[in-house]
Amino acid sequence: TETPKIEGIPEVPGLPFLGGLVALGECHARKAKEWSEKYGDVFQVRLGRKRIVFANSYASVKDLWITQQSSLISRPKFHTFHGIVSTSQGFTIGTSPWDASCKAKRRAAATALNRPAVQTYMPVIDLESAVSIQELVNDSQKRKFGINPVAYFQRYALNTSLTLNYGYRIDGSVENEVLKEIIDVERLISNFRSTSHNWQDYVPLLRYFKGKNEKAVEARKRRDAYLEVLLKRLKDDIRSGVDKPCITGNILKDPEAKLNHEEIKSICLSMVSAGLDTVPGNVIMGLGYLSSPHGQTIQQKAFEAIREVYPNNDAWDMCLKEEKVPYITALVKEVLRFWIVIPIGLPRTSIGDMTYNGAIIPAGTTFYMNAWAANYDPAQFTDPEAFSPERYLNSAPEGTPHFAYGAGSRMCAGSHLANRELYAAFVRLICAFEITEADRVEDRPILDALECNGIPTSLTTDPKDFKCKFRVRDEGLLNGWLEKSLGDVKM
Ligand code: HEM
Repeated sequence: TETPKIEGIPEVPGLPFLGGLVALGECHARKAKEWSEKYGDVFQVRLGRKRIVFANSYASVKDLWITQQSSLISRPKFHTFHGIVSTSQGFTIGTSPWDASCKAKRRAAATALNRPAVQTYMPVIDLESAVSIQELVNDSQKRKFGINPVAYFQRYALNTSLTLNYGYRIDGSVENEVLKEIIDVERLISNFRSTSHNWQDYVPLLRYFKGKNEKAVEARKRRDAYLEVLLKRLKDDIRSGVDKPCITGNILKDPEAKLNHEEIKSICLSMVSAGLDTVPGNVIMGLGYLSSPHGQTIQQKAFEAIREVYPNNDAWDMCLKEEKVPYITALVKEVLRFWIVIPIGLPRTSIGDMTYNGAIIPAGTTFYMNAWAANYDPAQFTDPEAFSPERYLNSAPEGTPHFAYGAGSRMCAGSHLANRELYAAFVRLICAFEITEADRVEDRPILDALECNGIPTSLTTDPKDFKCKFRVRDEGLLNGWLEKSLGDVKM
């Protein structure tokens, strides 16, 4: 292996050559959890030539990712993603090893995504949530068996990211071709980034078999096409003085920003891709849960909680200005915990020696966070299998509420934005609709964070298709809200 066995950390036995790759199977989070029951919360496993330390409980993740965060600050490189998919646009921030360039990129992203900056982006969230809700209203009349919510919220997340980053949104319905192309390609690439989908990442010999590489090269070409169009368009607009304010525009125009072209492309790529597989997964599966029988009780409580704070029907507007309905904040946290959309977080590499249970883990070790197992750890969460926003209300424990955004030094840079997108989406959806389950049993969602995933080996959850029904609560009120938010955007 690239790194020798670590003394004092239990090791999962593996096959010669492949190590634990075969046993890891399709559902990595579940298998790792099973291993942890036998070998302990933190174990090491050899995958091909790579040695991985896996953390599987809330306490061990907290210890390694938070308490020892200054050592756990880098990211490993993988053959398929770094060597093939990323050769043209550079690595995303989330896949860049820690160095001066990564630091500069992360700093730029953090500035563009901090709390005060995010507050100025709320008009975008206003428009995009209204567009999706209007289209749900229109389509509900045509689709009496219910609606598959996926496309509406992929567009919500993608258009929000595009407008923030380039000052540009994709007009038109969820059937739009450009929209579909970006979503399809980013999804394809997300699959190349999984923990063990690509055995050639772990077993170099397999790189001689070309099949998968060709797919990766094709994904790269398709991604280059739209990323270059988007950036060129912004640059042309800046040149002719007609650009709209946006994150990349600010960076391009800032003489102080010491970022080169590669770094700017990498930031753009991070912005476009990071929110695209994550925010929709949470909204969609959140809706799936709300449509279920127990979800009816939760919707009722949420609706009453909203009415209590905003008795004058102005929650639609106020959800953009402030976050004052604790039940919805709790609902968002529970959606993030329960529907963990990156079950095995983005991998990390240590830059200094670390310790666990007295063992010394040498610098340069790769770590995987089993965020799914940590989010369902009964030592931290009472009745973890239950979907319960109430757990985050009065007696919520201090500290990190869940590990959906990772933790520590390389935690998600977009968490404020994502939280605002989720909060606004749920307030508005619950104000607009009663969400109920599809009539046909086979159309209903699978209410399990791992089983709901159509591609179990993917980095991010790709929800299996399901339908639910949206019944408008009050047409007059909703039309008034929508008219104001949509402005002159035609639907
Ligand atoms: C619900 C939505 C989201 C979830 C669940 C999510 C989750 C994550 C996770 C698990 C990581 C890895 C953290 C770690 O290693 O500890 C991450 C990194 C990152 N996320 Fe998010 N994310 C979301 C939305 C966003 C959005 C909307 C943006 C920006 C527009 C964003 C930007 C980033 C960036 C730039 C990183 C890389 C940070 C680094 O490596 O230093 N994320 N995210």
